[in-house]
Amino acid sequence: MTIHIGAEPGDIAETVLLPGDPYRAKWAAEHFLSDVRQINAVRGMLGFTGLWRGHCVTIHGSGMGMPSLSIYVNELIRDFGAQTLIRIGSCGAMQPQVGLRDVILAMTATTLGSPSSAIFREVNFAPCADWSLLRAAADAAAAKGVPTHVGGIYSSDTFYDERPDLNEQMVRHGILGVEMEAAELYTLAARYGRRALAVLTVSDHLGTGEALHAQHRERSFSDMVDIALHAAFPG
Ligand SMILES: O=P(O)(O)O[C@H]1O[C@H](CO)[C@@H](O)[C@H]1O
Ligand SMILES: O=c1cc[nH]c(=O)[nH]1
Repeated sequence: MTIHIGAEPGDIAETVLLPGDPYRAKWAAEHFLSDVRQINAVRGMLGFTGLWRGHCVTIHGSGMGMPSLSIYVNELIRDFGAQTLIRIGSCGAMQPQVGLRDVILAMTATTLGSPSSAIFREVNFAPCADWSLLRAAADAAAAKGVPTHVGGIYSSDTFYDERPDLNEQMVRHGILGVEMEAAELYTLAARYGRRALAVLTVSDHLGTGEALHAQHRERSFSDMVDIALHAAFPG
């Protein structure tokens, strides 16, 4: 049991899926896992452990933003031994070829600053995905026929952005989408020698202003969870 995760040793699997939304964790656990048990509810941050095709998997909320994710991922790695961490999140599309409900596999995650920035001092560290997970996720997405884009994303600290010029530079440099956690996830995985990937579903488009209604998201979120599970356990 840690400060933020009320689980016992052994309650958490080596493979952890991390949605920002704790209720997405509940939904994904109920739809994809068998023999599910809730292993955390501290501060309402829900976590569940169960089986997917015989493999033990934990699905745990990370909260919104890198400071929140940093707390859970530090504890999952350092106290519970998580080895493979896959974010399953929503994002805003930044390129015209990326459509609503498309999946983005984040090869890199650019950020202005993360909870880890201070330790890098003047270095602009480049957080990147684990290659084995990225390749397996791309294979799984292709096999399912899900429209998928692989490339760089932007991990922002703000949802309500007062600096539109930043987004303009991201768009100009080919960044596929914006979310709020992957850069810190990738950095922590690198620090502790773990595997990490962000599999994202496009919930809105910054260029067109389109947005999915919450009730319409389930099917596309299913694809994202399925791809993440196949990436963790290929073959
Ligand atoms: O849908 P989730 O996984 O929460 O991800 C995105 O949604 C939240 C903002 O609404 C941020 O956490 C952002 O990264
Ligand atoms: O962080 C996020 C998530 C979804 N859509 C956005 O525009 N930003």
